[in-house]
Amino acid sequence: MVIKVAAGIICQDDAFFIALRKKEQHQGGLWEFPGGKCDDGESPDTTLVRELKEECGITATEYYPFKLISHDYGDKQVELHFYKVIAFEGIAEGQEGQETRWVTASDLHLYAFPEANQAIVSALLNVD
Ligand SMILES: Nc1nc2c([nH]c(=O)n2[C@@H]2O[C@H](COP(=O)(O)OP(=O)(O)OP(=O)(O)O)[C@@H](O)[C@H]2O)c(=O)[nH]1
Ligand SMILES: [Mg+2]
Repeated sequence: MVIKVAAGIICQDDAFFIALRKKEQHQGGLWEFPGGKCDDGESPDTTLVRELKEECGITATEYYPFKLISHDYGDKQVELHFYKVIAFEGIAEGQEGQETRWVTASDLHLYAFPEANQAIVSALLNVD
């Protein structure tokens, strides 16, 4: 079964907001763009807004689909709907005790991301 996920590339000034996945999570110990699984029948847009509120405490107000990535981790197959979030209300802060950072595109390579994110990291380096 393919797990549908929505994740937000939250942009502010020249930086992106990333969070460290907890050890016990799938792909734990790696950095991520905050987000999570779509509930049954939930659209990725709705999931995005809900998850960013739950995990980062912000209300996304302007966002658009950036890339759709399907990836097979062997233990899990995911369909990742990555969005760029270009406006939001509130201050982005980890709501679940997770470590977070604002990182510029050129510094993203210093952080280890899940395999499915490599195409995103490359794209962010080539796009302003
Ligand atoms: N949020 C997020 N998930 C990602 C990214 N890249 C990636 O492969 N994933 C995978 O997508 C899946 C969804 O993630 P999640 O663990 O955030 O889901 P969730 O917030 O609903 O978590 P929960 O199951 O603890 O309630 C995981 O299998 C995770 O490994 C990413 O950049 N952000
Ligand atoms: Mg999550």
